[in-house]
Amino acid sequence: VVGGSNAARNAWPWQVSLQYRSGTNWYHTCGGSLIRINRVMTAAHCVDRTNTYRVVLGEHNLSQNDGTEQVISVSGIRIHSGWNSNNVAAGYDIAILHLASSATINSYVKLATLPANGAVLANNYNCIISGWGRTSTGGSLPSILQQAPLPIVAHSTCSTSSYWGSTVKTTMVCAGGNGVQAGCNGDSGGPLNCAVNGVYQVHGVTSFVSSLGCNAYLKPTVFTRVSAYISWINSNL
Ligand SMILES: CC(C)C[C@H](NC(=O)C(F)(F)F)C(=O)N[N@@+](C)(CC(=O)Nc1ccc(C(C)C)cc1)Cc1ccccc1
Repeated sequence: VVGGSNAARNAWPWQVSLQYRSGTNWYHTCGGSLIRINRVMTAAHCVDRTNTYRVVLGEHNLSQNDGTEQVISVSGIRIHSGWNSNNVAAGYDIAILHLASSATINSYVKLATLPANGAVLANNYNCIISGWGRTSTGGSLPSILQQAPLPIVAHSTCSTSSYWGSTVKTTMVCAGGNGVQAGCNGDSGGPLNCAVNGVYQVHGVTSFVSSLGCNAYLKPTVFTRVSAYISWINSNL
């Protein structure tokens, strides 16, 4: 997350760190959201390579033992059949991870609330991105979970030529683009958190940012619109 700040320990208790094994070490590669005690929603592009994955729930500082972590192996991966890594612009950047065991729900680990099927938030609606992605384009990964305010950019605006043009589909959500706050690599798969009637809902799965720079002006961070995939999610739980 570029232009963000340290999240409080229990601010986003559905946020997970998706990690892959390389040799004897595990590395943070993407975010994700706990949607059932044994299911995590993430981006398809996070898991379209064959790796050994695990999720860490209740994570806060990646570099130390917070005492709240729950580490669970990924036992199955359901990538949307429409996903094509050679056609990211088509969308479908969503996947569900089946966990080898169930998480224990507590003040640091809670289920995400998903939006109603088809729900679309208005232009400028205030949402917050969270993640352990880079804090500047090409920069380092933070240890502590970051968050940043990212206002929604309506599709009617986001699909104009000075923004993303036709790259952005109505099954996506745009947010940010002010040149300061943005998602960045490593935030992929994580949540766009939007408060609706006082309850945070995960409205987006972080999908892509501009190759010109994570916080490129008028290139909002683009998310998979969760409310467009409710039926798919329910049939892949
Ligand atoms: C793997 C790609 C498909 C998605 C990847 N997503 C992210 O990093 C995310 F934003 F989700 F955290 C991304 O944006 N990767 N980049 C590598 C940029 C990228 O590939 N973006 C992109 C944008 C649009 C498209 C399609 C829709 C035309 C494909 C890729 C990040 C980056 C940005 C600036 C400098 C260095 C790295």
